Amino acid sequence: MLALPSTNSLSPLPLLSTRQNPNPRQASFRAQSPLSPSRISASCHSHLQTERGLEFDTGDTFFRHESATGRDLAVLAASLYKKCTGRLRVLDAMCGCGVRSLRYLAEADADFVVANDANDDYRSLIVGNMSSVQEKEGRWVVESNDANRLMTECYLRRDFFDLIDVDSFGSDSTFLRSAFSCLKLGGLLYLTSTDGYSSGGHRPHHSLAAYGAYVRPMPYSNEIGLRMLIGGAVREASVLGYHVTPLFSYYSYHGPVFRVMLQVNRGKLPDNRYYEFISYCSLCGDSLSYSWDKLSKMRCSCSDGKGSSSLVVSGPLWVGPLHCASYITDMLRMAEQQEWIGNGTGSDLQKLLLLMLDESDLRLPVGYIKLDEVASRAKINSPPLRIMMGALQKEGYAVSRSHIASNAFKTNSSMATCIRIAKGLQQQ
Ligand SMILES: C[S@@+](CC[C@H](N)C(=O)[O-])C[C@H]1O[C@@H](n2cnc3c(N)ncnc32)[C@H](O)[C@@H]1O
Repeated sequence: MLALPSTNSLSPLPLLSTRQNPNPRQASFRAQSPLSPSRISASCHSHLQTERGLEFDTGDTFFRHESATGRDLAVLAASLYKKCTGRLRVLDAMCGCGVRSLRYLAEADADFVVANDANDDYRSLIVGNMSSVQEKEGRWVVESNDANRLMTECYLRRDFFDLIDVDSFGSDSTFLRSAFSCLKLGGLLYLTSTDGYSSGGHRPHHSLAAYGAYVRPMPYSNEIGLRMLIGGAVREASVLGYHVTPLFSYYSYHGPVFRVMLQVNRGKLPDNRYYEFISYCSLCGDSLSYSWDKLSKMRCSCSDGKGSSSLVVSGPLWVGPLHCASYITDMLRMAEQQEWIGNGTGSDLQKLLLLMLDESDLRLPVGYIKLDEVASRAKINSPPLRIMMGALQKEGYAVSRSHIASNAFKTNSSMATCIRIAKGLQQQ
């Protein structure tokens, strides 16, 4: 079940301490977004789309049909939140054509939605799309503002939200501080990043600046991308005296796109072990996580204490669970209630949620192992994934597929064990 926000859940997450004067003149706004309004072209063509039975026009806005799954997941999480708390005020900070706003209103039964996009030319298109939900008239408003400015202004007039959706191009990091400032305690923050270069370890100084993590190339870099996104939010939240809990994390190769739904609460991170460094040993293929105080002792056991030159290290990153198992279970139930799954066809959404549930096994460590890596280290052909996983399970190891890579699995066994098992399967 969704962890119900505490009794003071209606209290806001203050950006400034009470002793500070929230003077608008002191508030600093980001001068230019990566796509400032002046650089975005006007919307003038009609492109009708349908998603989950809702019709809307995407005009010339940036719209990806492939992001429908990310929107489904967000609507399910929002519906659950509404069911548990009885309220749902949403700020769709970068709404494009407004499809998410529309869906939060129509499918998650939001009480109120602010649909914002910096491009003023999209306004009439968004209004047209939102107007299709007749009975919800008066429960939404369209804004054409820079997201940081809007969220800071909301904070200043004490206008707080249960869910803030930040669907930015590139990195989300410049919007985090202002998003936290106008989110209710216990509220949800849905973050998106398309920063594949950083998660791939191709620009560690950029990832350090944007997410506070020095990220290097690792075999499971797409999972690192999710952990980097959560880690960045952990860091920013802790500056303000809050912590985040991932409810689900979703990687999609269309983009690629990294999405995380975080629940934000007051206080320190309950478990410091979840914000650490990750090492990958190119010699033996094993990964480990290290706390800050163990950094000087970092070395892989395979190197016989000869040093750490075979280690690639990234961090600090979120090394805790990517999903909350009970939340995913409730999302599955909610999807059944919405009749999106459960008609016996085994929809992609159902498969994804079930995979996420498997990945939530707390025994599973960071990262995934690609079958190709096992095969190349063992100098054999790749064994079938299902057989390999079954063999690991038989030996008592935790194992699951990864929703991120179809030819990979997550396990708490060592690479050496995987190689031994794969070789054994080859001989059968
Ligand atoms: C990835 S698209 C949003 C897509 C939309 N959420 C969807 O699901 O279809 C990003 C949007 O952010 C808008 N944008 C870019 N910078 C912005 C800013 N600083 N403030 C508000 N909107 C911004 C762009 O105009 C663009 O429509």
